[in-house]
Amino acid sequence: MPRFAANLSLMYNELPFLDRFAAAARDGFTAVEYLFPYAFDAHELAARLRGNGLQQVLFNAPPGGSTLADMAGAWDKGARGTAALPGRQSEFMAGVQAALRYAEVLDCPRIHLLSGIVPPGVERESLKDLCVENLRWAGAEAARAGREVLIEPINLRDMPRYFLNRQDHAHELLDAVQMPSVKVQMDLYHCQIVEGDVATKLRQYLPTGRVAHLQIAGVPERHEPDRGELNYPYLFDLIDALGYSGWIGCEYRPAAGTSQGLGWRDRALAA
Ligand SMILES: O=C(O)C(=O)CO
Repeated sequence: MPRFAANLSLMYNELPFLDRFAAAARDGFTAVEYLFPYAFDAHELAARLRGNGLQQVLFNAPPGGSTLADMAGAWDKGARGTAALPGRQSEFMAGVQAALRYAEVLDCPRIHLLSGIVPPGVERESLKDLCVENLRWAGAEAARAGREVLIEPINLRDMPRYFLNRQDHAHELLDAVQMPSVKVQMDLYHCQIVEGDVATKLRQYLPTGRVAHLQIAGVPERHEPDRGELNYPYLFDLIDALGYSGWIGCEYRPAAGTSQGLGWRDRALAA
């Protein structure tokens, strides 16, 4: 049976952020993920989780910035991570440390590390060694704190020139890093846009034990999973058959109201 986590950055956008916890719980979710906690006090967020019987299963390290205020505002200014970016290592480290402090208070087991936009004139290949070095450092910090850090292939239509786009590239990085605390976040929406053949990719990568989190959305509009070109009921059966027991983050933009669009989930849980 799939375990679905509400993504509070994309879902429940009709409500102020702090009210989305209660809305997700009312709709029957027991777990949440969201992009960034840094604009809020960690204890306030922990109280929202506790008060609504929710667990936090994922959030992102800051996409950039050296102070908490900069980290909180960096995404809206276009920052998309620093794990693979030259000259940004101290910012990367400060971000991982801030994320681990939030993870402690939120009791969150995993953190997504965004790798960044390849600078103009730079070849993607030339950034791999730096990314591996940064992931090894972050993996050691995460392991000390009892957490995992994840990398996620993201499609170039949504994030032009983003460093990491393909599942095989993510697994090549993990081959080089060789640390159990560094894993992959596999978003089937991005995977379909970049690579297709999603069922084959699930069969290839879920048995490796390196995929620590899945995410879903309809393709191409990133609406509910029952809209668009992917056959999610088939994929949910396959994910179950492959023995995946982790969370599936619902990282989609509801087409017409979050609660009204949850029929796909209710059908999946009843199947
Ligand atoms: O855009 C996405 O899919 C993300 O998860 C960004 O963190």
